[in-house]
Amino acid sequence: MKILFADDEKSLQKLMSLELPRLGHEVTVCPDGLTAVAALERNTYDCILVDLDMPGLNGIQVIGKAKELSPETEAIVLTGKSSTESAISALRFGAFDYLTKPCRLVELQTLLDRVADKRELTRKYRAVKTRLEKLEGKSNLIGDSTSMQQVGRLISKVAPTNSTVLIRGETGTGKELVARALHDQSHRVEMPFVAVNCGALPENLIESELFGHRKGSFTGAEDTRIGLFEVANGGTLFLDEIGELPKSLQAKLLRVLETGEIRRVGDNDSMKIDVRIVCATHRDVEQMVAEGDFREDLMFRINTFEIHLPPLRERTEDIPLLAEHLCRRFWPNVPMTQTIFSTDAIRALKSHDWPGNVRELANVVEHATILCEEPPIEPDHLPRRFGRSSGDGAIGAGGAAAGKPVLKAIGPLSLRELEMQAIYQALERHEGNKPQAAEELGVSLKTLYNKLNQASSMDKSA
Ligand SMILES: Nc1ncnc2c1ncn2[C@@H]1O[C@H](COP(=O)(O)OP(=O)(O)OP(=O)(O)O)[C@@H](O)[C@H]1O
Repeated sequence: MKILFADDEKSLQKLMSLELPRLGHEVTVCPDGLTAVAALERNTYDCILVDLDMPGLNGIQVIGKAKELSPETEAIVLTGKSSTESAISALRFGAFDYLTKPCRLVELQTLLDRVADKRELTRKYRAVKTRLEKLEGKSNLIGDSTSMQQVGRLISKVAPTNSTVLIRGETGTGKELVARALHDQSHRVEMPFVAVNCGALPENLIESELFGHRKGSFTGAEDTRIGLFEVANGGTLFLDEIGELPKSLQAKLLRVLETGEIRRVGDNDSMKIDVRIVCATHRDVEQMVAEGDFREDLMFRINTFEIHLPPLRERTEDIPLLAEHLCRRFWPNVPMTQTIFSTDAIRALKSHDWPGNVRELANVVEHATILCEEPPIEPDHLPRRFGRSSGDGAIGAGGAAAGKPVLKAIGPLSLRELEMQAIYQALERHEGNKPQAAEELGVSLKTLYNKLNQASSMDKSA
């Protein structure tokens, strides 16, 4: 690290100018506070090491200046008096830690290692955050239709509150995107947004996944682990597919929502947490309550505020904007003025019934960007179920009017297309119930999720 050392003790100045480079750091040594501030004005340091009692400006004033000039610079104070009071006030001023003189070199080394670790973690966190933002894009909900405008209005009303929100809608309608928008528009935006799919977790692990566990609390619990509620502390926890949560967990979730406290598996004490809960489901929760599969008290607790996402077939006017938006994920360099879809291609897209909603559209768009070398995308670039030429009677074929998905195959389909067709048809037959669709398809629920998410993750890796 690049370190600034400021102390009026000559022997220490000499020691540090020798020892800090030996520990692998680059050091600038200053004999007093004023010189230190002058150095801070010229250069940026990773860490400053300052004596509290110096002639001219004292250590706290130097820290204040360092934080003003470069908030990310860490500060360690050296205090000669072993005065906890002055050390505490230094911590209040944003110092990382303090050392009491005379300190041992090994203590200093440990502390500097901690500073370096913190800086590396911050850097990694930034890199991951930037990458995630690039991959996920902003929580940009595309859609100008009346129903999507209403969704946008509801989001901006409820986002700043702490209310639990239930997002309802068919698979692929953008429920997770809405959950992220709620988080992004709330005061929690700088804190974590954690999404968990209640349907994709094995039943015996959900509790520990959500609440964490203590080492040895069950076979396989080799370490103490914090759960997703704790990871999301201060932020938002998105419980996707809440309808799939086993009943035993429903009771526990209800208790957490009512008390604001969680207890790790195997722990006796509970702890307070501050997490905003957003849930989503494609299931008819009222029906599940009537059939005894979902607790009525939990339903009332989570549906304080509901946002309904309309299926894509009911807002076909959003398709051109959405298709273009999704396309630009694959073609980020295409100029904004360029027409991306021909009129015929848009007509073909609009006549489809979209049982897989926006996720299916993303899939189709991806397919088209592979086939099409240069925009605009024509019907020929769409998967075969859209028909290969406009006006041949195959596109749409009354599907939308009949309220049924159009999965008409013209010519041979690729394996992936066939697979997706089978998945969407199964989902349709089971009214979006993924566990039932997975069972019918003979695949695990996890595999079904993976297949459905393939389009999204392909977008992300593009
Ligand atoms: N209005 C929208 N604007 C832009 N992209 C959207 C929109 N709606 C959905 N998407 C995209 O469609 C894909 C599926 O969306 P998302 O995962 O939010 O759906 P979901 O309703 O949560 O699905 P599931 O119920 O299967 O979990 C994502 O890639 C998402 O970015």
